[in-house]
This record gives sequence, C-alpha cells and structure tokens, in this order.
Amino acid sequence: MTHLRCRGVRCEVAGRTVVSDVDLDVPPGRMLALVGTNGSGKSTLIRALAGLRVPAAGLVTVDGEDLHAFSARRRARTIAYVGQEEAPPEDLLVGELVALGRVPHRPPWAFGRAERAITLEALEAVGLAHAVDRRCDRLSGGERRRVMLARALAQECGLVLLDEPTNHLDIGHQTRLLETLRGLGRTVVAAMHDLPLAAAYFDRVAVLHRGALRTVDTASTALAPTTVEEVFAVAAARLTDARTGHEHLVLGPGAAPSRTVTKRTTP
Ligand SMILES: Nc1ncnc2c1ncn2[C@@H]1O[C@H](COP(=O)(O)OP(=O)(O)OP(=O)(O)O)[C@@H](O)[C@H]1O
Repeated sequence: MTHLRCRGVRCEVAGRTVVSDVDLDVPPGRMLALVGTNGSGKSTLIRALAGLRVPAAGLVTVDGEDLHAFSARRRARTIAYVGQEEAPPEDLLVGELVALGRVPHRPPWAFGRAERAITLEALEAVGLAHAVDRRCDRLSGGERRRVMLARALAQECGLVLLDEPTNHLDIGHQTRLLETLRGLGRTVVAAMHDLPLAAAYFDRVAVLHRGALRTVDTASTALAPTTVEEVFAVAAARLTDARTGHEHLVLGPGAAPSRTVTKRTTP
C-alpha cells in the first residue's frame, strides 16, 4: 500500500507555468480522480506524480520519500503509469506486451509459470485473455487501450497513475475497468473526463482549473453543480435514484441549471 503526497508542485512546459502550487494527499488504497477542462494541466501533473517530469518547484513523496531520488527500477516497481495516448509497439504480441509489466520485478530470461499466470490474470481483468497471441497492431483502439492497462495491472505496483484510462473504451469496459481498479485496493490517481464515472467510482475528486487546484473533496462536494457549471460551463444537477437512494450527477441539456435563470419577458 502506497501513500502519495505532493506539496507546492509547479510544472513548466516550454517556459510557461502550466501547473502551480498543487498539494495532494492520497492515502494508501484510496482512489483520486483528477478532473478539469482540456489544457488544465492534468497530464502534466500526473507525469510529475509518476516521476517522469521534474517539477520546477515542490516535492512529490511516495511513502514519505522524495520520488525524484528513486532509481528507475525502484520507480517501476512502485508506480504503474499509463499515458494518455500510449500505444503498444505494433509488432509485439499482446501477451509479450503485458508481460513487460513484470520486467521491473524479474529479468525476462527468468520468467516462469508465475509471470505467465500474472500476465494472463491481467489480460482476463481487461477481457482480453483470448487475445494473448494476437499482434498488438491487429487490435481495435479500445482493445489497444485495454492491453496497455493490462500491462499496468501486471506490474502489480502499490501506486497506479492513469491518464484518461477510460478513453476509447465502451461503457461496459469503462465500468468493469473502474470496478477492477477499486477491487485492487491500491492507491490510484486517474485523470478523468467523465464526471459521473469519476463521482461514482473514486473516493475523492480533485478539480484542476487553469493549472491550480480548485478543490479536492468527496465527489458530492468537489463536483457540486455550481462548481461544475463554473469550471466546465455546462448545466449540472444531482438527482437521487428513488430505488437505491444513490445520487447521480446529470450534465448537459438534461440537467436544469442549479441557479435559477431569470428570463427577460417582453411587456
Ligand atoms: N509540448 C508542449 N509544448 C507546449 N505546451 C504544452 C506542451 N504540452 C502541453 N502543453 C500545454 O500545457 C498545458 C497543460 O497541458 P496538459 O496536457 O497537462 O493538459 P490536460 O489537462 O491533460 O489536457 P487534456 O484534457 O486536453 O488532455 C496546456 O496549456 C498545453 O497547451
């Protein structure tokens, strides 16, 4: 179980500050969704949390230790990361690609039954066990995405960082993936564009707005309709399912704006 914290993180891209003064605390086994509009800095921040980008200022710690002091191998044993549009190399087989997740733990020439079992289990978790011998370049966009996620599962790290993991996945695979992540009991941070899914599956939601954290809280507070309307400029409402008592976030044309809009009437 892995505890992720960052303090005062600032990231610069091409000489411009795109993430500023971010503090986050993700306790072991908790799931945090990172939401925000296009260009708000989610990918940049996730790469800094993964140790793939050195922040211009601030500190990222994993279990209390400075992440940037970790060796590449230790980082790969601790953090599984899947980037936004990461694609598998085209001439690898699905099983080979997912088995790469085991390399930080064991040299490939020492792979045995255990590595094969973990690889197949990861493929089963994303519904692709039947495709173990297929070439990655013969997969659909969603299947390719699921293979990359399977490699991260096979890595068996305490911290899982995912940049828009549900991209390209049909709704069934989106929900199954999020259920799988919840079932792992690992620390997860994921950039998400689907706010209702973020609200339904994550313990807390961080709203990044123009590179700064606007709020970090439970979904019902962080994704309050007024916040969603201000940050994303869409109508938002929370509706309670009469059968289950669960609240759901409704967005767009189907949601009445949370604030009363006074229409001007002609006399
Ligand atoms: N290689 C680059 N060169 C210059 N600017 C960049 C580069 N990569 C990202 N940026 C800028 O950094 C800012 C943050 O980008 P980032 O990709 O982190 O946002 P994001 O929230 O992940 O966006 P999206 O939801 O569209 O994926 C944006 O303003 C973007 O234009």
